[in-house]
Amino acid sequence: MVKEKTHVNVVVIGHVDSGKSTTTGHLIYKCGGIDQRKLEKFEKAAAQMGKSSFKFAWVLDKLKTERERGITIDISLLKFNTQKYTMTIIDAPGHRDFIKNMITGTSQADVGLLVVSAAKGEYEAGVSRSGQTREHALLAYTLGVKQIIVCVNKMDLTEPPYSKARFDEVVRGVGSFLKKIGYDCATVPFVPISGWTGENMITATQRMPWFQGWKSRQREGNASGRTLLEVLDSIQPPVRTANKPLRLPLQDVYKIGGVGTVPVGKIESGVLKAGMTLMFSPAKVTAEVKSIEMHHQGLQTALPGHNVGFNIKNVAVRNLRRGDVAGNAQHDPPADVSSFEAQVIILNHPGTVKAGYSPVLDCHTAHVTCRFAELKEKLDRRSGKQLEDHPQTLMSGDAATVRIVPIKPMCVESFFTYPSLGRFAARDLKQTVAVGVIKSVQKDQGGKLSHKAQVCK
Ligand SMILES: Nc1nc2c(ncn2[C@@H]2O[C@H](COP(=O)(O)OP(=O)(O)OP(=O)(O)O)[C@@H](O)[C@H]2O)c(=O)[nH]1
Repeated sequence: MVKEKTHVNVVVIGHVDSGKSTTTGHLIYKCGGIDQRKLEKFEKAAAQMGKSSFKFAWVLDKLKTERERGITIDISLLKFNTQKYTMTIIDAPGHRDFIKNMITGTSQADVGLLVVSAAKGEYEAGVSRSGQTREHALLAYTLGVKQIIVCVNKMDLTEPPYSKARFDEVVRGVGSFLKKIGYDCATVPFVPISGWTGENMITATQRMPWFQGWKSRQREGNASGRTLLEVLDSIQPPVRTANKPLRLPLQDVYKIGGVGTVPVGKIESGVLKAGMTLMFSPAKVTAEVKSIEMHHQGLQTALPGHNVGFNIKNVAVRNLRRGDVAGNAQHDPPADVSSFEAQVIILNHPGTVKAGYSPVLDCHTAHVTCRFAELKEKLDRRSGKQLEDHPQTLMSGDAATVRIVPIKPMCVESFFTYPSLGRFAARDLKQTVAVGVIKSVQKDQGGKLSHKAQVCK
């Protein structure tokens, strides 16, 4: 049997139009798991619509729609292979509500691919105050994306084309703000590419002989290479959390004829095994796992990163819902929280935020209105030092420690114990008003119902 490659989740970030879809589409197109027939069909359709100049981005969009239409959660189409890894694009590039997606995305990203356009004017716009390059990089860092690779894209559009001076300028500029954010720049590789013409994507180009690979400033063991594919192949393998207790936020719960109740979701930590007794929170239901499936194949054991459906005994569909978290009933089972303390950054609020403010929090797959019960301290965004004790108000740009109370039962965890259950976006007025990281949780000790009491209700 061929050994399965290590899975790596990649989040693609960068300013609008920097070439995220084109670059990702190119990788999937050249190294993806899509069969040739399908590709030819897409290509033909793109040409017929007069969109062949958008080929790569278009292929990606097409795949995304297919995925969105799919009934099962099958993200296999957004995959490509390097020699060592199977890479999954976890955030659909070009998605408008990127920030929310990044926080509530079905996976924790292992690697961030920061796409920066080197084209005249575009680089300047991307790194300007209103540009998204900095904001995305800051969020990636805050949310624990430890490895970042910078694609200096559109090298075919620099003046003159493929200009070393322009590449150096971008490396200096982006390098300096990545450093301010907290990344160790000696370990961040920069690759000059054209996602469109393919320079340095899969094979090394003759057009930039001055680039012999990203080696000079990096330490041993860090990503290196001449092409984007080589650099991706040389990243540090992600540390998986299989030895941690199980956390599996439910994406959906289905009733399948002849089978029964089938919750589906992605394992964020720990392992799921057939025969295991699960505790669901906040549903307060326990149930035994009868069988597990992934991509229509039966499994005895499923690991972190796996998207699974599993059949459970004696629980009705109406007792479980999206946002519930499954864990091992015998090993640190999940529990709902009465309150939690979080470090938040207000991104986007037209006025001021006061104690009592109640936006909707998107945390893992849950979606619950929560009250900012106490504004404990205002912080310096960069250093985390206290600026003010118990501030009266917060406004856009402020960072603060806040005690938050969910208005109905909710299961979250501290970011340090279970990262993907410990970060959230706060939504109000149809936009993301704040993002946050949970520092500590107050577990609800209140009366647990037994499974039987619950299902017989
Ligand atoms: N010449 C040239 N054009 C490129 C390159 N990469 C992308 N483009 C073009 O730039 C435009 C934007 O590319 P996209 O891939 O859609 O950019 P994006 O970052 O995904 O855009 P959003 O999803 O809207 O944020 C398209 O017209 C692409 O054809 C490149 O390397 N060279």
